[in-house]
Amino acid sequence: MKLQIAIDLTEMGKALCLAEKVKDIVDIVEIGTPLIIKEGMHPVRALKSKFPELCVLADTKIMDGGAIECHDACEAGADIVTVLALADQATITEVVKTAHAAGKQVLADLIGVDDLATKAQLCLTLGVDLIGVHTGVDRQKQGGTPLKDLTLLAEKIDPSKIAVAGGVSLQTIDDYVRLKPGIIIAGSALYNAADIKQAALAMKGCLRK
Ligand SMILES: O=C([C@H](O)CO)[C@H](O)[C@H](O)COP(=O)(O)O
Repeated sequence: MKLQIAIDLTEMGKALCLAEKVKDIVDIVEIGTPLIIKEGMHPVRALKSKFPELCVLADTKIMDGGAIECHDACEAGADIVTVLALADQATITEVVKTAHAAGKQVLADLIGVDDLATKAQLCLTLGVDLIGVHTGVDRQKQGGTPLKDLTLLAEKIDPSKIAVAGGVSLQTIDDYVRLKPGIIIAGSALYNAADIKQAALAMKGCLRK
């Protein structure tokens, strides 16, 4: 089971500084959608060129123009690129083709999808490597969590292919660990922590229990 930090800060310098602090603790560093919208692929390129061994995920959430958007992320150094599972099958296929040609992986984010199992199966059939069970930040404000969705989906597809995100914290991480997803993603619980290193170490410890 891997730990991924989602860095959703919009200040590039601060985001890169946080990434440096946890790069030896977490398994994957995600450059979040808000930073990509603000700065494009610069933070991905900067992080990967400074730490070539680091696994970097670009949370591009591609919805259309699969080939060009995926190509830009791969060329900047992303190891994993995200596409929205709600996108057209043609788009998902373009993303998969482009990423795999560059030796990279694709995560399809199920945010906003109703029939999780059917869509996840379809994405896997299209060649997607990882499936993201995700309760977005706006749904979290209404009390949503991804726990129920993860419970349902982990019974239908190989849980090692699932990445779970949506407000995971040190208080709740054990509930997710029990369901054995391949990747647990934590954003705000880490980048807002008073001591991000300690928080990341504590979360990593929960994965090893
Ligand atoms: O993908 C995310 C969200 O859509 C904002 O771009 C977050 O990175 C993801 O939800 C993880 O962050 P937390 O929910 O704060 O743990």
